Amino acid sequence: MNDDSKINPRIIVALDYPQAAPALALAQRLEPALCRLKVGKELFTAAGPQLVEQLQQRGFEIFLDLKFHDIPNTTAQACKAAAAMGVWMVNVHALGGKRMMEAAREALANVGQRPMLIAVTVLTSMAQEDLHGIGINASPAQMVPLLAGLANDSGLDGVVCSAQEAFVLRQQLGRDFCLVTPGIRPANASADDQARIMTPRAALENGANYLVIGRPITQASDPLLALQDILKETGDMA
Ligand SMILES: O=C(O)c1cc(=O)[nH]c(=O)n1[C@@H]1O[C@H](COP(=O)(O)O)[C@@H](O)[C@H]1O
Repeated sequence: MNDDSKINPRIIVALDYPQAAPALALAQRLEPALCRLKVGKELFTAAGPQLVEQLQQRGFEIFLDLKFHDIPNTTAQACKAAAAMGVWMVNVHALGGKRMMEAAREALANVGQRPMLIAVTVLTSMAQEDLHGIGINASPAQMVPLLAGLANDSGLDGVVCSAQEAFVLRQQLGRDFCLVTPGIRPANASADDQARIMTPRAALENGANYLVIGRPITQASDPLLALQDILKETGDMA
C-alpha cells in the first residue's frame, strides 16, 4: 500500500445493516488503515449516535450519510449535530437549493472539528426515465453538473455523484473539489438497484476521490478479501 492510502483510505464501506451487531461484526473484520465507514439512514435510524461512537472508538473515520434535505434552518442544525459527533464527512441533498446549502456551510463554519460537507446530486440509482418521472426533463449528465456547480457556489467541499460524471465535474470544478462516487461495481458484479455504475479503477481514473462501496464488500463471503481485491485493482495495495 502506498503512503497516501494509509493516511487517506479512498474506499468508504457502506454499512447498510438493520442493527448495530452486524455492523460492528463487519468493522471487526476490517481495518481503519484500509477503509473508512459509512453509516446511512437504515443503520443510523436503528442504532443512532452510540453506534457511530463505537465505530470511531475502533479507529474508523465515519461518513454520516443522512442526505439532509429540509428548510435551511433545520438542515443547518442537523449538520451541527452531526459535527458534534465528530464525524469525518456529512452530506445534504443539493435539491434543497443554494440557501439550504449555504446555511449548512455557515452552521459548520465555527465548529472545532469541521466535517467535510458534500451534497448529493442525482442518486446513482436514477436513470433518465426516473428524472422524467419526477418532472425533470434533463438527463443525469445534464443535471449533475448543474447541481455540483450550485454546491460549489454554496461553498461546499464536494458532491456525491456517479463516477460516470466524475470526469466532467473534475474539468468543471477543479482538482480541489471532492468527488465521492457510489454505484461502484467490480467487473461482473451485480448492479443491484444501481443505474449509473462503474468499476473501482475506472472511477478513480475518471477523477473520483473516494469510492463508496456497500454490497460488493458487505455481502461477500469474505468481506476483507473483497476489500483487498478492490484495493489491489485500484493500486492501493500491492
Ligand atoms: O450518498 C450516498 O452515499 C449515496 C448516494 C447515491 O447517489 N447513491 C448511493 O448508492 N449512495 C449510497 O451508497 C451506498 C451504495 O451501496 P451499494 O450499492 O451496496 O454499493 C448506499 O449506502 C447508498 O445509500
